[in-house]
Amino acid sequence: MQLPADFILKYQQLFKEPEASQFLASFETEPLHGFRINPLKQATPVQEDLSNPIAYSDWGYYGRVSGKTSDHQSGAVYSQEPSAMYVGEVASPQPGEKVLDLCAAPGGKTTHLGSFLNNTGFLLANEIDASRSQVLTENVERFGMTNTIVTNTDTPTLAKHLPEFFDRLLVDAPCSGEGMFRKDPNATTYWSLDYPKECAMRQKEILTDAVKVLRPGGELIYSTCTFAPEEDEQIVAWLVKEYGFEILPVKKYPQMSSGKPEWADGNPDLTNCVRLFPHLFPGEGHFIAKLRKPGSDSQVNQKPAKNINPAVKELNKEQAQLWQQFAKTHLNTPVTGKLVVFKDQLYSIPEQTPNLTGIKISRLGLWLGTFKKNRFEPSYTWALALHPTDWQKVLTITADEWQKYVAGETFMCDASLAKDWYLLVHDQQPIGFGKVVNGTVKNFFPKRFRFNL
Ligand SMILES: C[S@@+](CC[C@H](N)C(=O)[O-])C[C@H]1O[C@@H](n2cnc3c(N)ncnc32)[C@H](O)[C@@H]1O
Repeated sequence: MQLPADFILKYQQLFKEPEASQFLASFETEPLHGFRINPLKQATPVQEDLSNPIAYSDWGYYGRVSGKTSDHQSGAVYSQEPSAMYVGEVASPQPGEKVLDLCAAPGGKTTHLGSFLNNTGFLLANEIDASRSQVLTENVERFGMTNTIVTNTDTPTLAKHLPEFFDRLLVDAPCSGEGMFRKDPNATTYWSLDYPKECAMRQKEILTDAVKVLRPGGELIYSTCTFAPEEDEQIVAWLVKEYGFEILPVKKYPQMSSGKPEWADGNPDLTNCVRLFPHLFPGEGHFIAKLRKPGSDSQVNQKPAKNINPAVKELNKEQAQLWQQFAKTHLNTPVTGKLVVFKDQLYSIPEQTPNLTGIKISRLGLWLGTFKKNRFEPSYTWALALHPTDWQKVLTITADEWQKYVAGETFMCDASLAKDWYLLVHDQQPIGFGKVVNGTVKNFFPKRFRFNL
């Protein structure tokens, strides 16, 4: 790979030999791939090679997953590079917490945080870029997350509306991406000697507002996929000086390195941070810091909102009746969360959802379905959040039928099956709903996701 000359010079000066040469030589080696399995699903994925587990994650494996398997389509697996996987592990939110993933698309860390929360508490996944927030929404839905709202807004807006609301905040910051060079050599063309400094200014701008949403005593996890000290130790040193944050120790597994005080202001606590360097660690590279906001742990006065937004309503009488009838005749397990309606769409939102007026919402919790004239139609996204035992009528389908399903085709079934909505299950994972009518399964797999094998 053609590394920029200034990049080579910079790291030759930062590292001593022979480490500088080892670090630079690592850019000539192949990138590493990994994936996590999804603990929110009832069954273990069957199409992946689970023989290479990653030591620091209960759900992580080395290897590559295809986007065209039913394990992937059902959300049973999520592709994530091994060093990025350590961010979620460091964050490890506790069940019931209120968590903000501020820079969340495409959702690698959001889905990991969701694995820890196990659909408890409240997770807000935010992304400033509208089209990326759409991808984030799709990944959150595929993963079957019922406790997560996706927003598409800037940090000052969040700070204004949700001061001191969150117990835990992840800022996986936009950065100069030096840890992406192996995966995407084109990324080197954006790099210049000044680029890390420009990124650091943006990171400070984001953090200045981000710290306001964290309650006193709450934890901030700050991470980047770059090696630049300006964006890593120097940002952490700035957080300590400017806001009095305490740098908490992060466990280092073999091949992980400590943060480097000498690359910032010499604060010895910077060794509490973790660095994953590609010449030492099997992964692309990351920097991760865990910090505590000053102040007591006592709960701040933040009650769940009665109304989260003027456009989001309670069910009217007719909708409540339709829903109760549908639930009685289709569900084995009641839906958790608070039921709300936006236009004719029914959602379940986390009980702890605050008032989100003024914040642009991309995904208002779990979309359960649509009220049509005199009936309720379940949504594709709901199916992905269900376990097979939650639904009364389940239809297990073959690999051939799954191929037809993802291609958007109808397929045949036992003609004696009653006309109704069936939860379609393949390899023990729900993959969507089908409507059985006279021995045919009508296809409701969304057009935008369809593919051929
Ligand atoms: C490093 S990526 C995040 C990767 C993501 N956490 C994951 O694991 O899949 C940084 C993201 O931050 C977004 N971003 C940039 N500025 C932002 C801001 N002010 N607020 C929120 N997101 C921002 C970028 O569009 C980008 O999607």
